Amino acid sequence: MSLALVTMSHSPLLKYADPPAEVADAVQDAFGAARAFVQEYDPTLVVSFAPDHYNGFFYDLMPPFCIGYRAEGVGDYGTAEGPLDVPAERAEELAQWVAERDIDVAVSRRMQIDHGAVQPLEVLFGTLTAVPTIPVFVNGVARPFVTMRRVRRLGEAIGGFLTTLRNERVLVIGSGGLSHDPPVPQWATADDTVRAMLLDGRHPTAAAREARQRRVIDTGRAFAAGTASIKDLNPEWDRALMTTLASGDLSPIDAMTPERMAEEAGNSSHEVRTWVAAFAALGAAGPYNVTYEFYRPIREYIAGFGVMTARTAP
Ligand SMILES: O=C(O)/C=C/c1cccc(O)c1O
Ligand SMILES: [Fe+2]
Repeated sequence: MSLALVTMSHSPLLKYADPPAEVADAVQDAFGAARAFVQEYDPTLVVSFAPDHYNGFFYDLMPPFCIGYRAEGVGDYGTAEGPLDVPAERAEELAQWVAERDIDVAVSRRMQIDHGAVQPLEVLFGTLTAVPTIPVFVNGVARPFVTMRRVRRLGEAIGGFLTTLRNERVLVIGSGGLSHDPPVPQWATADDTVRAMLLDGRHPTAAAREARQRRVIDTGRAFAAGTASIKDLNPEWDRALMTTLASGDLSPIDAMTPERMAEEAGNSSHEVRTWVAAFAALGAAGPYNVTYEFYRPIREYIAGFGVMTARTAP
């Protein structure tokens, strides 16, 4: 049983920033390469590992992982709103399988997903319903963070389940990262108003959403101009991680700690957990080959921007 993988950075600023044309074109070319890979593979099922940015998951109940039995996009940053086509019975079987492998996952029959999960689906398929999709939330912004070993083991467990689906062509997606430090609020440094949003900010008013997004858009502009106070991108860190993921031996990733990740690659570098889970899932089907790699540090998008595609080796 073979599997295929696409991992990609996301950025809500894709539609709101104006990098040099050569940079924007290079990103669109990378998306085109990933799209061509997916079209050729023609998946019948997608498992999408993605973080959330306090649009669907809040501190009133923040799990490290959650499998969605139903899900809908919230429409932040102009991304698609509305339901995914989630094969609920498959998702339930997956959650049971993972639980039996000693990984504790939350489940949701009403998952709300934001640009982190929606953007790759839009880039690869154009819509949220083109291919049945099981969304898997992997916390990448809200402390505390489980160990990277745990993330790898989640991916391995999910990949083990996927290898049993003889009649499916499964694509796993990992969305997020790489090094980046956008102004996503944190509990420790938030004031009371922001803490109220972090606690339970579901269904914000249009004005509240606009204010949040404006802050990120303005930070992206300042970052590109060299005047923002956020942590810089770290291309060496990004490239080293991509090399490890491509190697097929993910064990060095177990040693990564949240503290060092934040220090070296910014507070949202924890989103690379989705890439680790996706590669671990792919590896559960046996050795794999990376078929495409793209990387650029892009300040206008506040992202060490990477795209990788890979497939189980023939
Ligand atoms: O506004 C947010 O919540 C997130 C912004 C952001 C910016 C750049 C890269 C990312 O991965 C983000 O989630
Ligand atoms: Fe993000």
